Amino acid sequence: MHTLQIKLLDPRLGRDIPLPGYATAGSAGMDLRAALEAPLCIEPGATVLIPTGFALHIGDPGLAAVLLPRSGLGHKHGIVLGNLVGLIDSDYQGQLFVSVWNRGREAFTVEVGERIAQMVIVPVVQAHFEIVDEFADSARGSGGFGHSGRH
Ligand SMILES: O=c1ccn([C@H]2C[C@H](O)[C@@H](COP(=O)(O)OP(=O)(O)OP(=O)(O)O)O2)c(=O)[nH]1
Repeated sequence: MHTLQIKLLDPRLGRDIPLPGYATAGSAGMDLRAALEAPLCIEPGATVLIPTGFALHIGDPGLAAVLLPRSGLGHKHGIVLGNLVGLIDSDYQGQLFVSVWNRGREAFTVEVGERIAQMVIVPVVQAHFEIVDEFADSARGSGGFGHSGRH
């Protein structure tokens, strides 16, 4: 279990609006809640930026956070993320925002404190490029997009 530093920017966090956390011991994602002043109606096709009320500094370049939709909201109501997936860099220190897109056909109202997305902490490997003329192992070759015989 890693410890990450957060700053509470909205005084309601940890009181009226629970802090992000894992719903069960086996949950991969922490639910993120909407730190809205009032319920917000998202019209079909619209995208809104919703504050979470806290800033996160991951710090360790070997980690990142990925924001994903909640399955139920996405499947039943068409509420997904405007950027499809949010990526939080380890050196980001600002407030976390969730871009929420109503891809459904009906308006959807986000309530104050509602769980709108989930955040997964993931390991990251950084790489740099070495420019070569030939790859050391050229066994597979450059065929792609269906060249392995399965379409
Ligand atoms: O759903 C998201 C995605 C990103 N971020 C924050 C954290 C991330 O580290 C920063 C920059 O995100 P990204 O690199 O994806 O944005 P960009 O469009 O490439 O812009 P820039 O890096 O120039 O800010 O914005 C969020 O709060 N929510």
